[in-house]
Amino acid sequence: MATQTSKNEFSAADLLNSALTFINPIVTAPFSAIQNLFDYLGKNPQTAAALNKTYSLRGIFKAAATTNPACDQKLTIDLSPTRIARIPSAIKIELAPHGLVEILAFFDAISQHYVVQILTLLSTIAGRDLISLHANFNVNFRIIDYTTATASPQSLNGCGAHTDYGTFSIIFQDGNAGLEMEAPEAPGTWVSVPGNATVLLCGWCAVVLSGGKVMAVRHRVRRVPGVRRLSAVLFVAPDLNVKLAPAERVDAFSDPVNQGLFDVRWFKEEMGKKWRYREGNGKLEDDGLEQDHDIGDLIWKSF
Ligand SMILES: O=C(O)CCC(=O)C(=O)O
Ligand SMILES: [Fe+2]
Repeated sequence: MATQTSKNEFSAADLLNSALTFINPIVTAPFSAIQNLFDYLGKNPQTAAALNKTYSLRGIFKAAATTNPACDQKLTIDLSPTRIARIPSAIKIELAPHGLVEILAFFDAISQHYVVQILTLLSTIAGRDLISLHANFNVNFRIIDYTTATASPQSLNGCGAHTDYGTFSIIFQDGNAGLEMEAPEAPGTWVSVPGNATVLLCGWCAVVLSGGKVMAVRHRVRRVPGVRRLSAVLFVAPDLNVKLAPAERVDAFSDPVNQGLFDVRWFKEEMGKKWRYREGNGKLEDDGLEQDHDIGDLIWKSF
C-alpha cells in the first residue's frame, strides 16, 4: 500500500513495497505558468491550430473536452521533446512569455534529477539494467487542465481508470484532489490521493521488463464540477525498439510476451488506439477498465 510520508529521497524498497510512492520533489510545478498557457491557447485558437499542425499525428493541444461530452473532460498539452523540436520558432517565441519557457525549464529540471535515479532503483528491483533500455529519452511532458468550461460540466470523469503504458510517471498536482488509485489488495476500491501530493507510479513496461517484480497501479481522475484542477505529468518509457519481454521466462506472462514478440513501439500504438478512442469518443465510465482488460490479456497468461 502507499507510503503516506513524502520523502526527499526514496529507495528501491519504497518502490518495491508501494504501488504508488509519495515524493517531495526538488522543485514544485509552475501552476500559474501552466494556467497561463492553457488560458492563452484557449483565447488564441489560431495559435492553437498552428501549434497542432506541427504534430498532426497525435496533436499537442487537445481540446476535445470542450466540444465532445463523450470524452474525458479535460484539456491536455503534450510537450514531448519530439513535439518541441517540431514547433517553429515563431510559435515558440509567441508562447514563451505565456508559460512555455517556465514549463519546459521545470520538466528539464525534473527529468534531469529523477530519470536516471529512478531507473537505477527500478534496475535493482528488476535485477537487470534498465538504463540502457532508455537511451533515447522517450519521455513526454504533459500538462492537464480539468477545466470548468467543458462540454459536460456535471461529468465527474476527468480521466478514466487506466494503467500508464510506460516505465514510470511522476504526477504533480495543484492542490485540488481528484486523483484516485485502485487499492492493489482490493480491486474496484478507489482511494483518493491528497491534492497536494506528488506521486511516482509505474506502468506496464516496468511490469514486463522487471519480470513482474515491479507493480503498476491503476488510477483515474474524478472531477469536481465547477472546480478547475491542473496537473503536470512526466512520463518515462523505454526506447521504441526495446523488446517488451522479461529477462527470463515468467509463467504468469503470455507466450508472446515471454517470446519477445512485442516491441515498445507496437505496444504504445496498441494502447494509443484505445486511448485515443477513449479520449475522443469513448463511453465515460468503463472503457478504462476495458482498455486495461485488453492490455492485461496481451500481457498475462490466460488460465
Ligand atoms: O491528472 C492527473 O492527476 C493524472 C493524469 C494521468 O493519470 C494520466 O494522464 O495518465
Ligand atoms: Fe495515468
